[in-house]
Amino acid sequence: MTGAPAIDVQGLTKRFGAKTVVDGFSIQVTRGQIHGFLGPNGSGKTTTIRMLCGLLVPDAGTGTCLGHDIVRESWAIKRQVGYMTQKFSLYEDLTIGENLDFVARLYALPDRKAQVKAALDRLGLAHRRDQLAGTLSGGWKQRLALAACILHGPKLLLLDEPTAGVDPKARREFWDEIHALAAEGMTVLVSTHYMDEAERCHRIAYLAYGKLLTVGSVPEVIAGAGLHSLAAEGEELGPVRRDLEGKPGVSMVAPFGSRLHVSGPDPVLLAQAVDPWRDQPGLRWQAVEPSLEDVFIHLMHQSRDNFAPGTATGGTA
Ligand SMILES: Nc1ncnc2c1ncn2[C@@H]1O[C@H](COP(=O)(O)OP(=O)(O)OP(=O)(O)O)[C@@H](O)[C@H]1O
Repeated sequence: MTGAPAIDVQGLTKRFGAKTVVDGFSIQVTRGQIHGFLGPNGSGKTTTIRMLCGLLVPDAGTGTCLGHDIVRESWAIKRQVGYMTQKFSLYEDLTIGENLDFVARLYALPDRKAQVKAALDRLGLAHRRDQLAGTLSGGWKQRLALAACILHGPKLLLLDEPTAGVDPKARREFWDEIHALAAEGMTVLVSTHYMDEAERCHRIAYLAYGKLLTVGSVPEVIAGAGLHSLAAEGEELGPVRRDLEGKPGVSMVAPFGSRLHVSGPDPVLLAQAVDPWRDQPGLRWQAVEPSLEDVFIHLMHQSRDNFAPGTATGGTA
């Protein structure tokens, strides 16, 4: 069993009314890996996570999570998964210690007090155990939520945007803890909109409009996109940007401080688009490796918005 993937699903599909919000999703996630889950708002990440842990029944598709059938054995999956939802869902008028004790009772954990203490110590929460959850900052709330998720000793963590709105230091500490858990054998599927977090994952998957567009390690995803990028550096980038946006061969123009990234799938067409600006005084051009963000925006532009009204599967939302 140890060699089997933690998640192995094929063709997962979910419809809400006329709208197909997850469309033929397949993925394998190796045990002990941190797998990032990225995509624009409303692309179906949460819906997929909820199908994986048995909270939603797919309309089509098959597969296993921790070796259990996602439809027939959802009860067995739920006991072995820690699911951190987007919204803080603990009691704000209970203390940290009381919240964890409550969760431990829900799971009917034997040796409850020792388990709560271990979680408090692990997440650095012991000195705050008597503080009301409602008075915690965003970063500490997320730590508490993570403590509650790991209390029952799950094998898989499903984390839905766990660090949204959390400051960079707290995010880094949270991710250090995720890596420590993975090093101990925990599998983690984590959705995020942050590129730096994507780069901390062993592998990433990118979903847009319900369809999985790419999956792999960060270098594999960047290489697989077949995108080429040029960067211009200079003072007067506004006119360059306005001219290049929408030009044939240019899929994306994005300012990064005093640099402008210009990307496209065909290097010849990209060069032709940029040529009129090559010898512009004060502008320096160089070829650069596309960033993960360049690749994601490119993929998003390429994929059809099947959620839009008027498309085959599109609804009215
Ligand atoms: N219970 C539901 N009934 C109807 N539509 C739903 C339901 N749950 C989700 N949706 C729709 O399904 C689509 C996908 O939503 P989902 O929350 O899975 O996306 P997401 O990628 O997690 O988005 P975000 O990054 O904003 O959290 C959205 O258009 C959403 O409005």
